[in-house]
Amino acid sequence: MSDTAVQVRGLRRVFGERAVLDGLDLTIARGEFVALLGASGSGKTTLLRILGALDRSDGGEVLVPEVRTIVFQEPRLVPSKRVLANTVVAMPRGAATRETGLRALREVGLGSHADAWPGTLSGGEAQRVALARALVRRPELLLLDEPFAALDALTRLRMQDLVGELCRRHRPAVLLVTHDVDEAVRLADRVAVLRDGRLVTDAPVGIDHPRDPAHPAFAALRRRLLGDLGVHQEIHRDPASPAHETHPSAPSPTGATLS
Ligand SMILES: Nc1ncnc2c1ncn2[C@@H]1O[C@H](COP(=O)(O)OP(=O)(O)OP(=O)(O)O)[C@@H](O)[C@H]1O
Repeated sequence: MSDTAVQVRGLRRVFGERAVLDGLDLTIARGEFVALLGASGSGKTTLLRILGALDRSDGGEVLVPEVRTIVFQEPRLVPSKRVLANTVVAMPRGAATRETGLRALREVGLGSHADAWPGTLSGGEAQRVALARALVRRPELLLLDEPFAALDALTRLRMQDLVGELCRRHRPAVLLVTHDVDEAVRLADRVAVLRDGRLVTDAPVGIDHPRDPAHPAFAALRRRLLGDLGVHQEIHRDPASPAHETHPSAPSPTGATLS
């Protein structure tokens, strides 16, 4: 069996006159967690959608495993199905048992919500159901498109911990699209930056978990990534003096965020 989960070579995607992806190369090993940063409109979601077979390419080569699942920014639950039924909704008939769904719900801390309706869940709970629905199929590739972006700061940190823990346990290959530099460095084995249709950075993180944003290696990688993203101003991170913030876009509570 190959060690490679995803192999992309020379990928092109053109909208109108603009080649949003233009000769992009990306390899993700089995079990590897890659975070993808890039300015708004740089093509991150386009790449993710192509890997998830939700969009086509206009050239190049894309090799992905068969079992791949996606978590979007919004949970996209079926309102007329209870939580348990939502969790197993995409599974093959025979595999969609109550026990399989319950196990996945317990993993995301929602074992007691199996019979609840989606409309009664908080945003964080609904997103955890979406995560359970994605993981229950035991994907070889998990595609995460800004899955924490709509959550409040505390819920976001908890979700990041949960996703990190579950991915380390189940070891799917992961591509996480995010605007949050700290989120990328906290979670990923490698962080890539997309600019002008290609990956201009592919940086291994190499810091033990749990990762402390105050760790010098964390701070150094944050600086490098912000530089690669074209953000050159120093960020003052002292929460007691927000007036010192000089970053052009406000950082998220978990770190520096691009807009
Ligand atoms: N179906 C489409 N038709 C035309 N243009 C599109 C289509 N999908 C995406 N685009 C354009 O491609 C560019 C890249 O979009 P994409 O959503 O991939 O960027 P992104 O990096 O994910 O942005 P953001 O961080 O703001 O979500 C944008 O300019 C977008 O308008």
